[in-house]
Amino acid sequence: MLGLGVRFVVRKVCAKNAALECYYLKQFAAATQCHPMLSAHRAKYTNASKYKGGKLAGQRQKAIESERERSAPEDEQPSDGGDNRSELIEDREYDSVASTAMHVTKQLLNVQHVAIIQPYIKWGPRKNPTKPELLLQEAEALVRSLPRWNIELTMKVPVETLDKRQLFGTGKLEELRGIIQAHQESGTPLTCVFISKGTLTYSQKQSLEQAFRLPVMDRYSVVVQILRLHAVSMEAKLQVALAELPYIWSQVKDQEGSPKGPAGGGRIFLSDSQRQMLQLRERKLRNELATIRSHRELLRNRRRQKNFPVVAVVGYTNAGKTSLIKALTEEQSLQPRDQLFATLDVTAHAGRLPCKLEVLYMDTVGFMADIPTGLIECFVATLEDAMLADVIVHVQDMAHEACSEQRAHVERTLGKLMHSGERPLSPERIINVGNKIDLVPDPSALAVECNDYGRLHLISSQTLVGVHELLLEVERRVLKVTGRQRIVIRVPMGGPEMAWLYKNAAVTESAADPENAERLLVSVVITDAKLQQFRHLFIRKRS
Ligand SMILES: Nc1nc2c(ncn2[C@@H]2O[C@H](COP(=O)(O)OP(=O)(O)OP(=O)(O)O)[C@@H](O)[C@H]2O)c(=O)[nH]1
Ligand SMILES: [Mg+2]
Repeated sequence: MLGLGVRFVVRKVCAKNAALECYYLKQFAAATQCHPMLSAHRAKYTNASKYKGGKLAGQRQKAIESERERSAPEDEQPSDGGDNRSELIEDREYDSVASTAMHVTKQLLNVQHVAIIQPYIKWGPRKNPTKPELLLQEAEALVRSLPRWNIELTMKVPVETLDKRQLFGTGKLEELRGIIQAHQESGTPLTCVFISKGTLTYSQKQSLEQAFRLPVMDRYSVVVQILRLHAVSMEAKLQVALAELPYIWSQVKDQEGSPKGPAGGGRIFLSDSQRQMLQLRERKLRNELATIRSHRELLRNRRRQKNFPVVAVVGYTNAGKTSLIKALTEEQSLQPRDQLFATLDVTAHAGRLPCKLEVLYMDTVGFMADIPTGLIECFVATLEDAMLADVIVHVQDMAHEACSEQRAHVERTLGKLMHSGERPLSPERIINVGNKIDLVPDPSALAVECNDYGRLHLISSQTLVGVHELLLEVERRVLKVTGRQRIVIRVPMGGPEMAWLYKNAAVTESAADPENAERLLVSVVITDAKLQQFRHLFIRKRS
């Protein structure tokens, strides 16, 4: 600390009679890079329990613990509970309607043998910008996210448009039927066909099911199945339940508009009481979610009062958001999984910046293109917290072929979310991170790209390459955005000042003052407001 003091500290007398002297650190970024403590292993800073603070360790630890008590994990989670909520999740009458309309099932671990058909528009203005191979890869990744679903057959099928009443022309449908039938006779019998299109209309689905003699699912229903599997908290479960309703209603509407009328075989027939049940269910789900969200709002306010800087980690699904938070915080309980939509709850994880300032990292739900708005809308609310964060880390999977399309999709969605939110998306709040560089054959060939939101920080959350540098960048941005500064304050030994600083600022370092044996030199990270308060409480009193 003192080494740092010699080179970078600009001494500034804070009061006329200067019983206390404040040393403001200039050129913070330079200091951060040069400080010997900061160049030590990152682990030291991200796990408070490992810190041993010398003389004042006890005092410091006490302050941290009292802060921890106030920020216990349950504080961050909306309280689950209530029989009403469980009844909404376990509703047999609803389940039978949902399984007819979507072929989703409560038996999430049932084995399925799936044929994936990826339709794509080959020509014309509506041609899909993403290559059909990549679309198919994403469809395969969706199926692989369900533990006992096996891919038996995959096909890419060019179509003129995705909106025709019959998705495939008669000849093509006949050809596909032949392939599926041949497979049924020779290979492992298929149990369902996944058409990788956002939503199939009722009549598209109907004609495909008749041709293939198998249940047909679209992206919406496969994603619902994944979300059901990964929803852990009550909030996420209720959100998934709400996300299912627009799909069921759209199928019912399509069915009513269908020229054959509602009498055909395999139709979703909704009795009046079932319709009422769906309407009532929607109202109840919205009410319960509103209650949970108002609780979340309360927690958010409490967090603001506590003055923890918040860093939200966002990005395309499977980009490595959870892995990055694990690398930054060393929180072992975090479980990254090679599955799409593995994280469905916005959760907060405490970490420490190199300057010892405690921050909260928010893990968020991943983004995905070609997911119907109705499905993702419900989850957008969970991103509210993330959008209010001080700093937003956008994680990108550099090893993914469609990396730039994924980045563009996330940036577009973020832009929209920010537009409707309380806080503008200024470039200084965004840090772009290129993850998984250990999987890139020649990482040095990756140009350090710049876009509207600045430089791309290349890292691997797995091998930890670049993670320490990223942590320094997070620190720089957090201090800038939240108006914090690093200063050194001289305080009397054993006085109330020290305890106050531990409680109200992040104490980085403390050591005996070589010029005065009765005083300590304390390095802190502090907000302007808290510094004023400190002056008011201690300096004026003494002068
Ligand atoms: N090789 C390698 N694999 C990584 C890296 N980062 C993450 N992964 C793997 O990528 C997969 C997805 O990681 P997660 O951290 O769960 O990704 P996520 O963005 O949180 O995913 P969702 O929550 O599903 O949106 C896991 O299998 C991780 O082990 C990395 O830097 N290198
Ligand atoms: Mg995750």
